[in-house]
This record gives sequence, C-alpha cells and structure tokens, in this order.
Amino acid sequence: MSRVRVYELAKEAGMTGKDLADKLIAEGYDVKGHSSTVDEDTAEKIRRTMLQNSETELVEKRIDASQGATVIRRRATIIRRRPKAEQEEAAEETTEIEQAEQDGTGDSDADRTAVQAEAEEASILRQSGAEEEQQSPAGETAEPAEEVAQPAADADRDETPSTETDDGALAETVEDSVAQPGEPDDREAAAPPAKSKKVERKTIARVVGSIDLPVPDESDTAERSRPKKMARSTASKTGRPKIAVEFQPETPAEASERARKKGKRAVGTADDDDRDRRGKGARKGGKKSVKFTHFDADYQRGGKRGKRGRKADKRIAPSTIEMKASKRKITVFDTITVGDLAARMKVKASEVIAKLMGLGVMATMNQVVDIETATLIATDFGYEVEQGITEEIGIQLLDAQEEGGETKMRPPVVTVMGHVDHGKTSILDAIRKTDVAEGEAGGITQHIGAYHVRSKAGDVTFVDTPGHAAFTEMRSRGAQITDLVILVVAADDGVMDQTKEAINHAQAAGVPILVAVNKIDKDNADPDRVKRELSDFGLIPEDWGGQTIYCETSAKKNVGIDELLENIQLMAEMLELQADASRKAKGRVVEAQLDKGRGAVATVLIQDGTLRNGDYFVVGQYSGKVRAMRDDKGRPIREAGPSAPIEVQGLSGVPLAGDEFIVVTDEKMAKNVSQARSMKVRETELAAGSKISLDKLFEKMSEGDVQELRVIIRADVQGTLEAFAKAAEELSTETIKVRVLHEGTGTITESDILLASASDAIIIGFNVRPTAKIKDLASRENVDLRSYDVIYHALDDIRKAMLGMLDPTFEEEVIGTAEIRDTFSVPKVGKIAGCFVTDGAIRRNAGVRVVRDGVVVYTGKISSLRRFKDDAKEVVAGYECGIGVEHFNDIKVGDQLEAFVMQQVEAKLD
Ligand SMILES: Nc1nc2c(ncn2[C@@H]2O[C@H](COP(=O)(O)OP(=O)(O)OP(=O)(O)O)[C@@H](O)[C@H]2O)c(=O)[nH]1
Repeated sequence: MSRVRVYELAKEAGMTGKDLADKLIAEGYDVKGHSSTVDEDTAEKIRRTMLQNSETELVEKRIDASQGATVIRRRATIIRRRPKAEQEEAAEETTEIEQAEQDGTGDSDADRTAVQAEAEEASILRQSGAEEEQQSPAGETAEPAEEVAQPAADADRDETPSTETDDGALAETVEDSVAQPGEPDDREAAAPPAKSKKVERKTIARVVGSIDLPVPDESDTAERSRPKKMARSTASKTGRPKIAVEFQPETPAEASERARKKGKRAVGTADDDDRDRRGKGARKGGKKSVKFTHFDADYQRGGKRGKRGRKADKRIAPSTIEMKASKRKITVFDTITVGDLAARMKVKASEVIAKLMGLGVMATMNQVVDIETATLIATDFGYEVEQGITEEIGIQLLDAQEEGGETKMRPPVVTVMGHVDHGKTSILDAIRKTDVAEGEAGGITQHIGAYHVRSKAGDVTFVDTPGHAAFTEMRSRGAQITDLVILVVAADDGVMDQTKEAINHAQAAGVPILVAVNKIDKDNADPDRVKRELSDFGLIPEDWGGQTIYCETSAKKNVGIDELLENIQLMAEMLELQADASRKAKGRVVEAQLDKGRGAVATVLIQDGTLRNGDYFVVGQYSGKVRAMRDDKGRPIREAGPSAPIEVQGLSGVPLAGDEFIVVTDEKMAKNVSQARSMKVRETELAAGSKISLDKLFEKMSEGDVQELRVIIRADVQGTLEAFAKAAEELSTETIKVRVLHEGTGTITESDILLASASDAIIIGFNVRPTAKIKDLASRENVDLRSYDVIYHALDDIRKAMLGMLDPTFEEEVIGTAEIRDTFSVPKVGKIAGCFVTDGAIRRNAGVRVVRDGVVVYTGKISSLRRFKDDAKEVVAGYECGIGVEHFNDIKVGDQLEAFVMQQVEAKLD
C-alpha cells in the first residue's frame, strides 16, 4: 500500500505540515514530523476526523505500477487560497517549486485552483517518481483521473501559462520541474534560485517569425502524469539547438502573414513534458536540447529581458540566425524575389541582377533566389540576412528535440513484390496463417493497406500496396516506408518483366531485397536458374559469394515460410531498425480516404514514437486530433508504437499516400502548420493556374510561332499505347507540334501529374481510370486529365486542345443588306439614309459597308438605327428604317448598305 506524507495531507486542508504533524503527534499518531508518512487508511482517517473543514473534494486515482501503487489526487473543486507566507512555508517544507502567483493582480480562483491542483499533482507524482523510478505509463489507468480533473486542467491551460504585465513584458510564471533526491538540477545554475523556489520567468518575446509556441494542453497534462517522465525531469536544459534545419521555401503570402504577426508576442512555454525530454537528453548526452522558451527569447529583438533570457542568450548563440537588431539586416524566409531583395536593400533591381550574373545566375526581377544566394548578394551590399522562422522550422525543431532518446529494435516493414502469378498473395496468406495473434482478432480482418504479423520468429509489418505504388507514390513525396522487399520469383518461370521492374524500384529506393524462390514444389522448378538470372541484376546468392539471401518456398505446400520469416528477422537485425517508443509519434500515410460515417481516415504506419488517442498531429497539409484508432484487424486501440500500421480518425482532410504524419505539441501548433501548408498549396495552385495558360506557353516557346502540345499518355496495354501515341503525334501540323512527353501502361500516377504540371502537358488516359486522389491532385495542380475508352474520342479531344491553343481568329459575317432609297440631313447628327431592308437584318452597332456600284466605298459602324422616330435594335427584311453611318455622310440614293458582325471562328489546323 502506498503511503502519504503528512505535509501532503496538510496541504489538502490548507494548513502547514508542521501544524498538522503537531496535531497528529498530540492525537497519538505514529508520526515524527511533517515528512513522516502514513498509510492510506490512516490518511483517510485523518482526513475524516481531523481535516473535516477542508473545502476540497478529492479525486483519487490509483495507478497500478509494477513496483507498487501510487495515489494521485487532483482537486476538482475550488481550493481555498492560502496566505502567501503560508505558501512559502509549505514550499520550503516540501522542497518544491510551488505555484505561480501574479503579485497583486486579478488571478481568478479557478486560476489559482488549477495551479495549485497541478502543483499537488506534480508533488505526488514526484513522490511516486522518487519511490518508483519506473512506473507503467499513465495511459489507460490514469485517464479517469484526468477526465474528472478536466475543469482544473482547462483553467490551467487557459489562464496560467503567461500573463502580460504592465510594462508590456511577458511575465511567465512556471512551475519548475522537480529535482529528484540526489540529482542536481542544472537549471538552478542557469537561473538564480528564486526565493521560496518560485521561478518567475520573463520572456519578452518579440519574435522574428510567428511560431506561437505551444502552451501545454490536455494531452501534455496527461503526459505529465506519467511517472516515468517525471523520473527523467531533473537534468539540465542548457545547451543550444544543434539542428541542421532544412529550410522549406516560403511563399510571399506566408511572408506577409508573418509580417502581419510580427508585433505579436509569443508565449514561450516549456511544458513539463519538454523539460522531461531535455532532462533525459542531458543525462544521456544524446537528445538534442531545444528549449522553446529560449528559442523564443533568442529571436526577440530589443525589449526587456528577464535574467533567464539573458543567460539563455549567452548559452544559445546561433551562428546562422542573428538576433541583434540592425538597420543593415534583412529577414528572409527561405526564398525572396530579386525585386524584393533589391527593395529591402534600397538598391536598384538591376544592380542585384548584375550581381547575380556575376555569380553565374541569370535571373529576372520576379524570380526567387534562395536564402544562401540572397545572403551572398546582400553581403556585397553590406547587408546581413537573417533567417525568418517558419512553422516548418518550428516543426523541425520539435522533431529534433524529440530525437536522441533511447531506442529499441522495431519490427521490419516489408513489401512483397514480383511478377504476376508468381505467388505474392499466396506467400502473404501463408505468412498470415503463422500469425500467432490472428486468432485474437476473432476472424475480423480489416484491409487497411498494411498489416502486422506476429510470427514465432518475430513481428513483421507488411505494406500491402498493389503494384509498385509503395515506391512510386511514396518516393515522389520523398518518403520511404519499406525497410526491405521480398522479391517473389516463381521457380518454374524465372525472371519476368515485372520482376525486373520490381528490382529497379527497390534498387532505386535503396531498399535491400530478399528473394523468395517460390513454387519449388513444381516438377519443372529450377531455383538455380532463378539465381543465375537474378545474379545479372546484382542479386548474387550468399552461397555463391554474394550478399543476397534466397529462400526457397512453396506457398502452396507451406514449405520454407518459417525460414523466410526467420530470414526477414535476420535482415532486420542487420539493418538495425531502431525506434524510440517514448517520443512523440511520427509516421507516414499508407493510404487515406473519406469515410461516409467517420470522415477522413488514414492508414498510418508509425515509424517512430508512440501515438496516443487525443494526440494532436499534422499530416501533409491537414491537421487533427486522434479521435479513434484501430489496428490492422479493426480493433479499437488507444496507443500504437513503432512499425504499427493503424487507422486514424480525426483528420481535417484526406492526405496523400506518403505524407508525413507527425504529432505536435498542441492544437494551435497543428493548426498553424496546416494553415501555412494549405496556403502554400493554394499558392501552388494559383501558380499552376497560370502555368498552363496560353500566354505563358507562348512566353516559353523559343521556336518562333511554333507551338507544342505536350501530352502524357497512359493506356491499359502496350499495343494500344503505341497506336494511340503514334496517332496523337500524327496530329502535328506546321503550327502545332504534338509531343508525347511520357507514355506508359497502367494507371495514371501521381508522378504523371507532377510531370504534367511541371511541363505544361495534358494527360490522356486510355482505358485507365485515375483514383479520386489522383483526380484531386490533378485539379490542385491544374492539370488537364482526361480518360477515354475509344481512341477516336481521345484523338478528337487532342485535336480540340490544339485548336484551343491557336490564336483565336475572327471572320466577318454579313447579317443583312439594305438599299438606300432616300437621304435626310439631320442637324447635329449628319446624313441619315432612308433604307429598305432587303435581306437578313440590320442591327444597331453592327459593322456596315457602303457599297456603290459593286464597290465598297466605306467600311464603318452603324451609329443610329430608327423605325419612324423610335430607336430600334434590329430591323429585319421587308421593313423600312433610317440608318446613320458613323463618320460618313457621303451616302447616296441607290447605295447598298451591308451590315456585318465579327464572329470568332474555330481555328484550323492547316
Ligand atoms: N504449385 C504452386 N503453386 C503456387 C504456389 N504459390 C502460388 N501458387 C499458385 O500460383 C497462382 C498465383 O498465385 P498468387 O498468389 O495469386 O500470385 P500473385 O503473384 O499474388 O498474383 P497477382 O496478385 O495476380 O500478381 C495461384 O494459382 C496459386 O495457387 C506454390 O508455391 N506452388
């Protein structure tokens, strides 16, 4: 049974530990002082008998731990506020950093309650941390307590992290994390110890950029309650971020958005969890120590700083990012246009262009240069360039912070590839039968594009994507999820087309191959032939002195499957596949779709860390909170570790396969990153919109009047493809060339769209249908994507596309004729012809030709058209009317007036 300290009981009742200890001694309890402990039952008795006047309602939650049990109490109702002196006394007694309190300013009761409740939680957790170095994660067991304590936690989240003080500085009062007995807290060296160990940190955060740093939220609160984390919360948090930041291009809109936010103060909050990780990193000397509070402070320009802030500056002096305010400095977010760079340096764009030419870069005013180039140029003009902070950098810093933890072996992620009918499915089925966990699923096997098998040899995750999508789609997004490929080759058939393709894909992706020579039960099986053939591709068997593992299998007879699984594990060991289950999760989307009932759902392969219900995340351009998770067998789960394929609910949109899934600190960060990414996507769309326009195409043409229609063709079979491609190219004329940029069998892929987008091409699919995701991508990239079943229709559309690209031409269409039978002179108007419409119709504002004796004497416009005294829009054949010809008075009786309009006509190809 766990024990409770007297001062904790005292705190519950709002009295000092000493007072209570004295009372208890007087009552004959077996205690010696305020640090003495009593067992749970005694504690309860004391509460009932001696602490009756407490206004506190306790919520208890017992955490079962491997080495005992600890009671967590959190106050769910308002706690009476104690005088400050008493608090300080309590703080001294408990040797802990207690609660935040803003001097003299309107803290609400709820606010105080939250802080106090949290302090108490920390205190108890500390105790548990001290008593039990390693606890099981709070996870499931701690959750009810979290839920009950929600109101306090909410208040905490909303109110306590920071308060703006009168002088405009951002005063942030934080509970410092707690030193373990015997472990020095390095942070105390960094910051002068405050009286009663309250640490008030001032962060005046006028940031370059706009990373609104995360305030701990619900999920963090949950994490704080993890005793394991608390045990790590003691080490130094000094040290500067040594991160190779890969800067993402920043769009002008982002830049302006950031500019808009510039004046805004950012709240630098180091949540406990982050501190925990830093602590661990410092001890292990491995994890990078990135402190967001300091990070924030580091980017401030001017303004007041607290002592900690100044100290932090000394410690953290990023070389690449200069903080000092200077007139000769410009901030660049990854890229900048030449014109903008010149304007910021107050020089002429031509001067910048000349400098660029000196560097061998030919650029126009509107072209963008990267930050490195901008730095070179700016230096020549006596300016320094500082890196603006983007949301992307924020996420990279967070990721870097999470790195360096303790890693363990993780299951390999495997893709099975091979020629059609060589036995891929059969091998997977045979492997599945070995799944020792299969029975647990109760027969419900859900297809989510990947599944996990627990074999006797070890766990394996199979990515079950058709064809080579696992590589092509993923690679186009710079992603790689597969650790190794099982290449299935039928022993009776040998190396075939798709075998070669599979090898190419795997080798291009740098993924090791394990060969399964299947169907060895067949009479004509010839495994040696397979080995010989594959050796030509560099897959030399081990027994021939090479390095490739070959397994001979018969999926049908269930031969060699165990050996195959063992070899998978062997290779996994050689690959040293490691992951840190304690970090925030990150992974890749295997597939995603919109489910009618559940909204956007994605199959995510966790690559590192542990994903939990309630975690906030960013996935591609979307964000979300894990509302529910299912494993590959459709069972609801609460958390998922490395190499687990899971289905996640709670996404704001449908991401693409290969998109990165990364857990972030809180909802705000998730939304900010996703907003920034969406904005970038929208800008790409706009850019794409103008990309395929006729004007741009003309600009790009360097062959005079000759235009080129680029086409990407996809067909179901090679024969059709060839015929179709030939016919399409034969459509070329002198004015337009049709160029087949790329052709291939199979469905339209993401890389086709990207290629089309990059090269102003249209895509024609013949007997292939793009997936919804591909269609979506095409529309985002503004790529014209068409699918046909009949060659003729497709060719016809190409012809039309070509016509659409020609300059529009106009032809004159005669709409009516009239005979002048009289003329009148009207003052201020001029001569009016009294006419009889002989043919068609005469329309006001139409063009008119005056024809005399068969010769056109004038061509102009009809200025007035009247029937009797009224203006008319149109006068048809058989009627009389008065017609005025603009700027022409020399009309004569007997002249013919021919009315015409200009009509745009379809361009002709010859
Ligand atoms: N004799 C024999 N037949 C096998 C073996 N493995 C698979 N087959 C048969 O080969 C045929 C094709 O097997 P699949 O597992 O569907 O092959 P696949 O590579 O998945 O085929 P696709 O999915 O169409 O690409 C089936 O009729 C299987 O029964 C084996 O080890 N021995």
